[in-house]
Amino acid sequence: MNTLCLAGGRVLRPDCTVAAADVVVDSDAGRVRAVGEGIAADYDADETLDAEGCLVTPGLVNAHTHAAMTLLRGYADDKPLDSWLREDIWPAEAALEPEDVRAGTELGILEMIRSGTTAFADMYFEVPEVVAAVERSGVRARLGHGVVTVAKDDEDAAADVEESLAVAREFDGAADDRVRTAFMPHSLTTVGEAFLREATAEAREDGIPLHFHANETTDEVDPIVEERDQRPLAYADELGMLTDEDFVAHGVHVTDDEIALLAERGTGVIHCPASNMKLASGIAPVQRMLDAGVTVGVGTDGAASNNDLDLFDELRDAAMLGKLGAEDAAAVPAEAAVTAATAGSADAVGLPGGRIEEGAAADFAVVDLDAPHLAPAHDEVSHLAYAVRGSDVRHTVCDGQVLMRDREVLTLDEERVVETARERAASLAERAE
Ligand SMILES: CSC[C@H]1O[C@@H](n2cnc3c(O)ncnc32)[C@H](O)[C@@H]1O
Ligand SMILES: [Zn+2]
Repeated sequence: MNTLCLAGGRVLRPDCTVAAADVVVDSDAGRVRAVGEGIAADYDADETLDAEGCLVTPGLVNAHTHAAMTLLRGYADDKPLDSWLREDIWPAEAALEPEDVRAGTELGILEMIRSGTTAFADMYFEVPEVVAAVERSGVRARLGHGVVTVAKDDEDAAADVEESLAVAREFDGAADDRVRTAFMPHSLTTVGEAFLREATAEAREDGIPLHFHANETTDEVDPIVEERDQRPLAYADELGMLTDEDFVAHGVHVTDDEIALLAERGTGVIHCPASNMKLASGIAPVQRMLDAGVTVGVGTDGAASNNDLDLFDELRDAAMLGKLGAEDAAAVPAEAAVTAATAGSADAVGLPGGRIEEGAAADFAVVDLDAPHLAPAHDEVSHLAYAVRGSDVRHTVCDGQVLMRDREVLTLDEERVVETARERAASLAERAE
């Protein structure tokens, strides 16, 4: 058995307390063997990570993104969702080639590893390229092909739906089981009712979960209500799209009845505060969802609407915006934001991780607290929510493997990834003109 030890640090426990402890990992199994003060000496570790002066946290889980959109970072800003997608993003994405998705995804994963994210949920195109990037980089992911049927003829629309189901079947369990999949219709307004109904039934037969954008803007919600005299999530429920395996992105404009429905069905909601602010979509009622018992995770959404993939940034936004939205400084406190970005996200997307305890997945971010903006450290959980930046992460571990050691990413060639992404982004922009 190969043993990895994270020695000399303080550890964030599942109950959000912090204690001095070493973490001993069975790196072959990718599991935590033991957590305890001074236990490193009891194990003859093959590899040790110095965590002195550091806080060992569960690896963060970016529960909703489009990683390859790093290529479109800064491509189009300062517009609301609908015109941003229609006028800028979708025309650019129409020119995407598989190599672009590979390059953009590797850049996204590099950024995530550097900022302590060990798992992500991704909805995009050219999924085999995304799988290959996950395989090479060592992170975990729930992946899917995003379906849009509007403005397509029936044959093309059916092919898009079939691709999403086929990809979900083919790649589940890839990369030593670090890849899980889902059927991913883009949203309730961009995929037609018959397609949603039939494909959801097919997905259920094969035990494939669903992930889709829901209740993001009033422009998306209002037409559904007008056409159907029904709230969007009631419509989704009628189509069988809300189970405890499924998770929706955004949930900004949700009524109390919709929140109760999400809680009853066990469907996760992924809060994307930066994207919601940048596109002026609105403020999700996060504290009300938590109060109702909804599993809430945190996501960056794509880098074109954020504009980074730093989940520490995001969890701070979640805490801040949660207070503003509730007009209550006690709403979305530090513990709630940190839990949402770790255990909440992992549970919502159905990936292991999010907790440091014996037997849990060995996914960690080791945060160096020795920086001026982190002094003094009265309360480490407060720091995680309000003061830590992604660049404070010193080591990143996923599935018992060290992905970044002393700020050097070991699984990706950083220079090559950044250079390739720059080249692909430039040529994509030219092709999209
Ligand atoms: C069909 S693959 C995913 C699709 O989603 C687009 N997208 C990016 N950000 C958002 C968002 O905030 N709401 C809805 N859709 C979004 C992305 O550009 C892809 O086309
Ligand atoms: Zn999205």
